[in-house]
Amino acid sequence: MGSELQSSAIKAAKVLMVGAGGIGCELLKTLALSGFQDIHIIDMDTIEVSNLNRQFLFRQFHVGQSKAKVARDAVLKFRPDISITPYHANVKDPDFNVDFFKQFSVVLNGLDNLDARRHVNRLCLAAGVPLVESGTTGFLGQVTVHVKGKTECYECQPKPAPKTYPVCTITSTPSKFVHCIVWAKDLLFAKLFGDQNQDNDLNVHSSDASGSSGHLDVFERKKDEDIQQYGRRIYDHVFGYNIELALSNEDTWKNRVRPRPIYSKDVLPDDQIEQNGNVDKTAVSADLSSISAMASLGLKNPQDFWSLAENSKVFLEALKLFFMKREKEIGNLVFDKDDQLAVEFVTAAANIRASSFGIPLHSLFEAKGIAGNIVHAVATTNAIIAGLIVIEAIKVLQNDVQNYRMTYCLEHPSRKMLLMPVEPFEPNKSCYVCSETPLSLEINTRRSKLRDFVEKIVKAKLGMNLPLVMHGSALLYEVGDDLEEDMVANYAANLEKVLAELPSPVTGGTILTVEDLQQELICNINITHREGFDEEKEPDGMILSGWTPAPTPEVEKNNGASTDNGASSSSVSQSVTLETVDDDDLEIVPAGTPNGKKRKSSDNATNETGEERKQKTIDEDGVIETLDESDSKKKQKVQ
Ligand SMILES: Nc1ncnc2c1ncn2[C@@H]1O[C@H](COP(=O)(O)OP(=O)(O)OP(=O)(O)O)[C@@H](O)[C@H]1O
Ligand SMILES: [Zn+2]
Repeated sequence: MGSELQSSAIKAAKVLMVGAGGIGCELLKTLALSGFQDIHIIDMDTIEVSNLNRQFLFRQFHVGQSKAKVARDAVLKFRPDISITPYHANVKDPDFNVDFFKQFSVVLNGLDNLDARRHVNRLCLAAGVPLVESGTTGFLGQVTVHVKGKTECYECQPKPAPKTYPVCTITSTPSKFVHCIVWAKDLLFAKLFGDQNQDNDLNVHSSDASGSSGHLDVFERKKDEDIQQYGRRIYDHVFGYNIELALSNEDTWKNRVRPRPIYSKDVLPDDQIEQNGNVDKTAVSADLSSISAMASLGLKNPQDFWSLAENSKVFLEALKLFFMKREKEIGNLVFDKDDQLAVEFVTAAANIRASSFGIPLHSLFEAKGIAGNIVHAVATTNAIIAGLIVIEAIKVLQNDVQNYRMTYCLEHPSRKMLLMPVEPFEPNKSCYVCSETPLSLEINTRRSKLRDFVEKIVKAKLGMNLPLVMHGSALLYEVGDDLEEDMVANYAANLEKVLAELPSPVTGGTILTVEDLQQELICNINITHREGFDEEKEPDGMILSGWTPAPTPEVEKNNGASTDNGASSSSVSQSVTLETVDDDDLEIVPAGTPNGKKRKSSDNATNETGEERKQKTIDEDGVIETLDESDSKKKQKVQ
């Protein structure tokens, strides 16, 4: 039990929790039981069945209701005397502005994505409110403290982009099951059921073989085409014809195993067509999630390995069910790991492709994990992390700077410790978020449009939500509800212009200022004109750099980057490992010290210098992997 001072700090505190999921439920309970009396919760989600195994404030009958509200009601049952204010909303909504954040003593994050984390970081910096940030992935997790001017901000270290693969590996030369999953999910599924206006690399590799359909898109279902025939046509096209086409390029296969074209008639002779499921066209299905190819084929166990024939049946059946039962959604579907039929289709398609390329097949359960980027959540890790968040929050409330700790929860930690506390770093002086360091951008100013710059740099890389772009005093782009019509038209026209042809031309040597009014973040970008970019390695056609140190080859090597993830699009993401999850292994490199001395662990930590900063990589769930540049050879494999 803490001192009186501590309990009065707790009682006086007004706390904002962002996220009421796995960590959030634990956190709210622990805050309430620790004596916190004024808690606000933002969560944009409603409760799903899959949350119930670990988000213990929720019950079956809550499914579909707001997480923030149900969490509040559940905790008020055992702590009716405290005040809990729920917001069923996105933390990025403009209502949650700097003034809103200013009312809180501390902000506690229990989020699951980088985008929202970065946004909250910026608002906390702008409002001058301390942030305790957290993340878990399976047995791993961490809690970090971010106090403006005292510790690094959440963005002082670069964050990796989600893992990407070279396009040609996915479209032509898969060598791992994950490549087949990416193909099935991001290309085939997107092509058949998603937005037709989106670029899709399948087009490039799918010129129509038959010639009979003229210039008709080969993936389109022809008018009155029988659904069975359509399914088989798609099957033969992607697993048969496209593979034959790829095989005709001899050079590709000089040093690779040649794939085998697969045609549906070879796997499923015609007489099996009728056995391929039995869809009752007239049945009214109230619940879309119950539409399942597995169910109609009598396949029960998601952990079973299906044969090529079974995968082929699931493929055809799932495709048929989409067209017969979910036709309205076709054209708008985005792969979702909680969409049973989508997972079945993607599993089957990935397995057929894997079979063609001699890659071992996987069960639906495994495929779903890979497709949804799922590491199964561990409730205990969430509970440990929530406890640590509260411990750090209490220190923050007491301004106990000396004792702030970043704490890492490791599965098989070195020296038999479960938790590894380390002293927080000082702010990175060249962080564009918490300092005023300008960034640099190499871009073809005569080819790239303002739209490319806004989408790929300002929104995607800098994470701005409501951006404004200025060249000197000339406003080139702005968003907002209160703009005059002619301004909106002007900005829309600017978006389509190449940089060098804007009303205030942007060329090599220009300094652009970008600002987010909601995040109160402003930064300058020095523009350098560059003619050519490598399409494979620099697909964005622009390279942003500035606040991250360039990677040393040794760091890259020792970070355990898999060899196939080099397709990052900027020096920012190239300077960190994209992700080190290689199928199922996760390599963790614990903090070491120069000369073998233990450094950042809290018991004998010394002050951090700029050169000694650790390289860290952080995945979407916020789990940080650490690596000392100076001692990158110590590593530990965590299974
Ligand atoms: N921008 C945001 N605004 C508000 N809440 C958010 C935002 N982004 C994420 N969240 C919330 O953060 C929580 C994260 O919880 P968690 O990691 O347990 O994910 P989950 O969606 O509940 O579970 P899972 O992804 O494992 O199915 C979710 O409840 C989600 O709604
Ligand atoms: Zn920073």
